Amino acid sequence: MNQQDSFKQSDEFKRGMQDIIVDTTSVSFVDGVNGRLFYRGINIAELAAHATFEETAWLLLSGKLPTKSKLEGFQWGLRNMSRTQEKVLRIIEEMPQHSHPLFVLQTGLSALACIDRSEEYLEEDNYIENVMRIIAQSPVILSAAYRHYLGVPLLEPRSDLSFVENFIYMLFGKIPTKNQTRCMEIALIIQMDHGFNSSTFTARAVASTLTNFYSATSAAVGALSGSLHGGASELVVEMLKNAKNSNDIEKYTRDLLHSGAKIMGMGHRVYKTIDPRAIIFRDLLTQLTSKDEKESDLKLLTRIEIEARKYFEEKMMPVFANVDFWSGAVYKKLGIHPILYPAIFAAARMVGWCAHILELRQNNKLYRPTSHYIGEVNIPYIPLEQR
Ligand SMILES: CC(=O)SCCNC(=O)CCNC(=O)[C@H](O)C(C)(C)COP(=O)(O)OP(=O)(O)OC[C@H]1O[C@@H](n2cnc3c(N)ncnc32)[C@H](O)[C@@H]1OP(=O)(O)O
Ligand SMILES: O=C([O-])CC(=O)C(=O)O
Repeated sequence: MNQQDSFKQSDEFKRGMQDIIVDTTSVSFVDGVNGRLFYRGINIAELAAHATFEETAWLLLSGKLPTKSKLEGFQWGLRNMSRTQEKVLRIIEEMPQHSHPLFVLQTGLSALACIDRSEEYLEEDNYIENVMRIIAQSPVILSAAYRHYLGVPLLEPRSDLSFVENFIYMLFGKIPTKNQTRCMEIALIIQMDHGFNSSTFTARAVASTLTNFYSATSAAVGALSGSLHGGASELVVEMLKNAKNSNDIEKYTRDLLHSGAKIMGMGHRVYKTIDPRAIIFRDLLTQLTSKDEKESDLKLLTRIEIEARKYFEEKMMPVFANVDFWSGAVYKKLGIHPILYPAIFAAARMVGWCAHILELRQNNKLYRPTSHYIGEVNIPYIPLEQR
């Protein structure tokens, strides 16, 4: 009997780790049945309505909303740590012009790991400093990557702007309006954390070896970049363009589904109802869309969603819009280039990754699952000349 037969007879396993509990967490809770998301117990709808980026980040990192003095200290720390790193900028400038900002971010984080003195990572007291540096440097690297992509000069952050204002300023070279800032702030808040999603699991798995925070977060950025995860929003806008060109949105949607392709921005491992972040993004898009706009993205995406839901209902499949379905259309309204959609996601999720690494550091256990070996054993080595 080979290993495959013995496994078929006796064992069970879950591909893609579906429904497997690998650890505990109190960072965030994804309620997939009722379509709710909580950060440290607070519903994200409340945070999106009232909180700032810095307040929400502190909540996730420390477990509690900050007092006024804690908040001011954190804002000061983030500003202080956002100063551009000449060596990192030089590396970015040497990269091919069309490099994707997410891959540049991975490189930038690795570069920071080399630039910072390695002993500092392992000092207990420096964890929060490490984390602030990573969160502060990410938008700086992403904006530098974007401006390099455009072939325009890179910009330094300004000390008189908030985290979100600075991010927009460094990308576009203009101080944003209050409305633009608040839209971006809400987008960043609602994408900060999401249970044990693939990139967070990656961050925790890598951090569990006790490597530094830069290695764990750069690995997480890699996981986020895939089309089944953070890369979907960019593809939704592509799908929307093709749907528009087809002149029949409903037929386009049906044909896509019948061909076996996936509708980007729909479906979720945990939510078996609409993703609460999709509702917030749709509301933002509604606010940004004029009622007189004829073929608005809001209207077209709604038609795709309705047609796709008809299909999924017929098949009794719980596939609904996820966070990526509406986010791209919101960014498009703000004049943001599609290549930046997953980059914005990464800048937000950096907070969640760091919160999870900090949590794991409190009670670390090496992540090392096992697998069912389905190959053979004891195959003799055949010398090259006899093969
Ligand atoms: C920030 C985020 O990461 S949110 C997710 C972003 N990704 C996307 O939007 C990409 C499109 N969606 C998907 O590919 C999936 O829904 C995922 C990857 C998000 C979830 O994947 P899983 O939990 O592994 O579910 P899986 O892909 O097996 O889907 C279950 C069934 O629903 C179908 N399905 C799921 N999503 C979709 C979709 N968007 N379009 C069409 N069919 C879908 C699958 O084909 C599968 O059908 P089958 O059982 O007949 O084979
Ligand atoms: O939880 C997931 O699997 C994916 C997701 O929505 C996220 O990471 O925000």
